[in-house]
Amino acid sequence: MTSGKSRRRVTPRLIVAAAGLAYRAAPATAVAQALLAIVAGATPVAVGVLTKLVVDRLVGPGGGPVATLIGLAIGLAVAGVAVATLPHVLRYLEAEWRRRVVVRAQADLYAAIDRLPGLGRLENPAFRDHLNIADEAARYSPIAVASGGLDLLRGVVTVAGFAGTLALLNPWMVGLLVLAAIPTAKAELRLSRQRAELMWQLSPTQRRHFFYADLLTGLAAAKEIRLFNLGDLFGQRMINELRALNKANRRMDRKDVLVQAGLAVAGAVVAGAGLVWAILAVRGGRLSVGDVTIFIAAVAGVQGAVSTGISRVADAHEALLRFTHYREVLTTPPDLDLPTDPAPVPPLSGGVELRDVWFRYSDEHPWVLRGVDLTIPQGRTVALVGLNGAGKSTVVKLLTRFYDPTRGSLHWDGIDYRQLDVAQLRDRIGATFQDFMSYDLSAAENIGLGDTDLLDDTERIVTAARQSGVHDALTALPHGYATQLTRTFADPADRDDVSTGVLLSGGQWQRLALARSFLRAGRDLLILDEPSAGLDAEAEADLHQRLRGLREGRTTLLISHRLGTIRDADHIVVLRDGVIAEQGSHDELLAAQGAYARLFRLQAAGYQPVPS
Ligand SMILES: Nc1ncnc2c1ncn2[C@@H]1O[C@H](COP(=O)(O)OP(=O)(O)OP(=O)(O)O)[C@@H](O)[C@H]1O
Repeated sequence: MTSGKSRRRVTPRLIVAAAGLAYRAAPATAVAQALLAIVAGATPVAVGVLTKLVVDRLVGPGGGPVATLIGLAIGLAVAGVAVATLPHVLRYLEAEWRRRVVVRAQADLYAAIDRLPGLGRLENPAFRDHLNIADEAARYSPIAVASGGLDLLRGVVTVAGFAGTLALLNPWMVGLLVLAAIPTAKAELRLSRQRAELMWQLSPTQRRHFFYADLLTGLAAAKEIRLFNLGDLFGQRMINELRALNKANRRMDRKDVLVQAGLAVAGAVVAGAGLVWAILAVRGGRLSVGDVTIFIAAVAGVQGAVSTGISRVADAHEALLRFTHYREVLTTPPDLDLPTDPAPVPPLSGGVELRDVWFRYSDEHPWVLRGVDLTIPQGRTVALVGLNGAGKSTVVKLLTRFYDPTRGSLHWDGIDYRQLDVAQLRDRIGATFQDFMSYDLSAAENIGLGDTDLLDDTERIVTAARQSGVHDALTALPHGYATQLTRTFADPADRDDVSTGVLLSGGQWQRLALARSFLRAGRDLLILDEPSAGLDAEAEADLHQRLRGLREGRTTLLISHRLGTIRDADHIVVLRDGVIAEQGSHDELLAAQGAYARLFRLQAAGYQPVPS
């Protein structure tokens, strides 16, 4: 991962990547834009030349034939129509082009994120900053680069058209205009680099600002914010972040305005000097009145084209610097060491093993697992217990290969996880995570997402819901399984119809998440991390009764703090501070009088009648 401090550079490759993306998204529009840019660049030159010819004929001796004058006037009118209409046509085409580019750029960006096999990158704050800027860059950069390039083309046509005329009238003026453009270009490019760097530096502030804004408007924190009266505190913090952003942007804007004003004054001085020379030249008989009109048009045209061109190039430069973040995401290597020729994952016949597994989330983090040896034999249920932070969910994340162990290895029927096809491996696993998702979708979809092939298979979805005990609750909903479990997407017309979206209770959501993994019934390994944490005592007993039936003959890893629910597991493993403290059957562990026995008795005592 490129560090935030490394200097970002615009390379020809980067320009080709951005412009290529814009071209591929809409080739016909790109070609039409290029042709129109040439016409738009030539039009001011045509107007200047035609005006000179008309003026020279009007003030010159005789004036020439009227038909020629009328012809010139018609030519001027046509050029005027082009000047008036071209910007609108170009704006429409650019908007259409932008829409297509955004679709393509976002599709590529989100596909790249989806290709990341692990969780490591997504948890990395620097990568998250890249992502935020990349998302914006996907929307603006390719089109800014492409349209900047076209504006440059248009400017070059205008400058080339006028430069010849100007060179005939006053070659020094051409040199002066070119010289004046050099500091402008340098200053604009420096500003664009500073703006892009500022954006990168401010991304953590921006993220905190979004975080507080989301907290204040979202539903997740609404209860605590109201009860603990956190609105003021979070609101103040959000405003402080916004003020910090504003302060930095204001400083940048001031620098910008000073530089721009300085450049405008320099431009005006050059144009003024040219005008004085032209007037004196007419007085001295070296120029005609028509020459002065085209001189003025040429100076204004060249200055306008150069300054627009430079500022669009500077915009494109800034957009390209942002586009480096987009490229960074698109070209980021996988966060897992994937084999070039992965082995197919066979149906589990032996078991899954962790061999001397050491793990920490990064070099800066402490060890979470320290030499864990654990086997989940095929067809058996292994329960994993331990205090908070012992590393249980981390074992789950290794088994599903969201991370690779820092040392040691995991094996599927003896094959090292690192040699396996990761998608196939996950396809053989069903899991309910401790922090399962509640999707703002219909009840049926919330279950069907467990296996998208079955998204429309009502029978299988209902079976899974019955197995997790949520079927009755779902059929009682206003639209049964089709009921939306959110009100977020209600159409404006349906906003007042409560049946269009229903919110479930925590325990019902938990059963729904379980149904999602039960839909993966045929999978080889079932992982249940705290499957009954949100359930009441009756529901918990009912669920574990169901789970017993479902686990029969299936390879299962079950994690639970309620030891009563795992006592009938084939094997119980107690994890403490990242090492296996003890293991065995429930009876063996009770007899061993160790940590498990102490925890079990502690929990059992809570259910004893209080002595009177
Ligand atoms: N993404 C992460 N980045 C850094 N540290 C993490 C991350 N996830 C977990 N940890 C740390 O790893 C340790 C083990 O966490 P883990 O979630 O595996 O524990 P657990 O046994 O499942 O706990 P609980 O019973 O509370 O669910 C904790 O100290 C936790 O802070």
